[in-house]
Amino acid sequence: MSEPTDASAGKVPGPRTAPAALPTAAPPGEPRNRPDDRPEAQPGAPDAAAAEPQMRYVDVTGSREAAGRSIRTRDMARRLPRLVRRSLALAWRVDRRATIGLLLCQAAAGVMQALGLIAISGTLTALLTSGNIYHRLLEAWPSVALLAGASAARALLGITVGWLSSRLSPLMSREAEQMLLAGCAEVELCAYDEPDFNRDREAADRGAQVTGDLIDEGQDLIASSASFLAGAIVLAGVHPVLLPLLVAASLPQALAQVSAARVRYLANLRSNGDQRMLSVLRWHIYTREAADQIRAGTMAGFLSGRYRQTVARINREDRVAADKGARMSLAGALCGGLGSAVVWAAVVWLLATGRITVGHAGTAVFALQTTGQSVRGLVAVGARAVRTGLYMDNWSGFLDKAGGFRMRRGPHRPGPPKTIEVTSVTHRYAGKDRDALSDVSLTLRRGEVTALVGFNGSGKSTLSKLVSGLYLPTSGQVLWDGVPTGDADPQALWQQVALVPQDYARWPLSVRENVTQGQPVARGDAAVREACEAAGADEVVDQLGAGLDTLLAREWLNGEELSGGQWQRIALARAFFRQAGLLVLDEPTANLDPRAEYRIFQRLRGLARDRMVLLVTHRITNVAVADRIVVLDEGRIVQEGTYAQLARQPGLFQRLLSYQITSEPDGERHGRRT
Ligand SMILES: Nc1ncnc2c1ncn2[C@@H]1O[C@H](COP(=O)(O)OP(=O)(O)OP(=O)(O)O)[C@@H](O)[C@H]1O
Repeated sequence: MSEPTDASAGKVPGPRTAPAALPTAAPPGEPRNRPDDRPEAQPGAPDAAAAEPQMRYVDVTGSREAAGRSIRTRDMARRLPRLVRRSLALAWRVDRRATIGLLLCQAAAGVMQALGLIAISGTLTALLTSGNIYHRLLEAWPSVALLAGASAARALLGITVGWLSSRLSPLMSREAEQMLLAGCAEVELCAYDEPDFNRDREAADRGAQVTGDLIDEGQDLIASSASFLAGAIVLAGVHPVLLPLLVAASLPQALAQVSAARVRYLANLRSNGDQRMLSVLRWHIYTREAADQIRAGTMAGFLSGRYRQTVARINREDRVAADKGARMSLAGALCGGLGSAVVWAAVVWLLATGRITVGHAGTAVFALQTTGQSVRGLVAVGARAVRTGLYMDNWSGFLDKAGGFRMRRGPHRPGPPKTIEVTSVTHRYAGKDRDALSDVSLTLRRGEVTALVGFNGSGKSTLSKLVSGLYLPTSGQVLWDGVPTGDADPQALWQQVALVPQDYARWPLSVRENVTQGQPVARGDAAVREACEAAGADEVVDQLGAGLDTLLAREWLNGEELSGGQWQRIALARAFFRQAGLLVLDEPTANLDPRAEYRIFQRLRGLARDRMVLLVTHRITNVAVADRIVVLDEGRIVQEGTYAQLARQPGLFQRLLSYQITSEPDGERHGRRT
């Protein structure tokens, strides 16, 4: 058996590459540019990057760090059985036969290891006892045969264990990842506004990645335990004092290893935000999404500089942890060395005082070596497994509570709504010190087009998300035919929502799947083509080589890329395809050419015949199509009426209108009131 080393303990997967917005500033309360955060000088790094205040994600509440700190060696030891149970359950879930096979083979390999050790000690005892060499060899023969048999069996079992674990390990990580993905789909949308949720999700993601490691660690644990047991049996047979002495001598080293593992885990926890920052930067630097802007804006140096700053911070944390861990290991090794000296002195004393024979002493020397090695192995792999367990704890803790944001709404399954009433709704986003919406009341009716207009940030999108049940209001109610959105089954409610958000998804899927969103209807492509025609996307599809089958992802083989406006037509087709009672269009024509825009607005009335339409737009001249226009300002409704009424009425609507048909009035800046 090779002794498990802790070399791989430092190997911790980083968070996956994920698209996310680049943070633009440190959150309030976060000390900016602390002296010790200054980046290390990097050859070639632009000075500007070094002089800039550093951005970083932070553990705003510090709760995870506090939780990590509170973990003591005893807790970690207590976690081990739970950890083994959990990983076995996961392995069972992904491949029962491989799990049973692995367990049987590992147990058999452990027994073979133990038999091998006992055979070695039997051989030594037989050879070192006094008497005729022929007799000694004859006596040693069965042990030698057992040793050979056990070694051969162990080698075969080792190959089988390796094969089964290489099958199970990736399956477990992927299953853990899929469970996490499923868990994330169950959370309230507002969870994504909470820094704690995002941080916990990333920690859980890391946990999912390491679940497969537990198979190897479990294997090492079983091997070390078997070798320890065998050594212990042999030692106990030589003299009862030796085993307790050896265990006592190994304790300091065990404690040091576990503490070092905890130090490394905590360091990683502290770097969590920075790791996240790296993945965001990587995504922006790697992908084609911002490739043009990085070049045209000559931002490569700046972004790489920021990357280096962040890496430097992580390196610093790692170095501190490595130094501290090494100091702990050194102290443990010194104490362990002293302990070993005591054990060896005990063997010499037992021999000198005639309490054991020379043959027994030889066996004891061998057993001490093996047992000491397996204790060190047990401690090292145990510490590693506990650390993996800490990450897995993050994963399973997140799954248990979906980060504390699992959707728990009511059972009511709404049909297409006739009316949606917004009654005295106030909404405030997590971490914000002001309301996005204040005391808003409004009624939407089937057959009507309602338009929301107002300055940037006035709360239009927020209101549309509350109406669609994506967010639940902080106070007040959104009633779908009299039932609050919080009491409705969210999946059933969203079946009745067709939404074109401002930032619509550009799914790397075929045109057909982009339109059906993976939910085809009985009418098949005829319905898809109809929706495309209504959105003006039919012209786009006609130009594509494979029509509806065309893959909309340029970077993939045979994929095609669309222009901004073409993508928006596909997004509109998506919404028109959906047989939903509420159609929400948030800036639906922002990228469209005037002809396409004109056609969409012309079609809106027809679309509203059997559903309600909520339109958010800055195209004030086009909102005449709406039956009712609601003007929002700083989260409040300030005007409501038809186009004709509002165009005559002095007020914000008139001003918004004037911006579009004339130049900016004196004393006002675009999008901002003075
Ligand atoms: N997810 C969020 N988390 C925190 N604050 C948010 C979030 N979304 C919006 N806000 C804030 O809520 C306010 C209203 O934003 P909203 O997006 O509803 O405005 P809007 O009228 O749709 O603006 P625009 O015309 O620019 O689209 C803004 O102050 C914005 O900063």
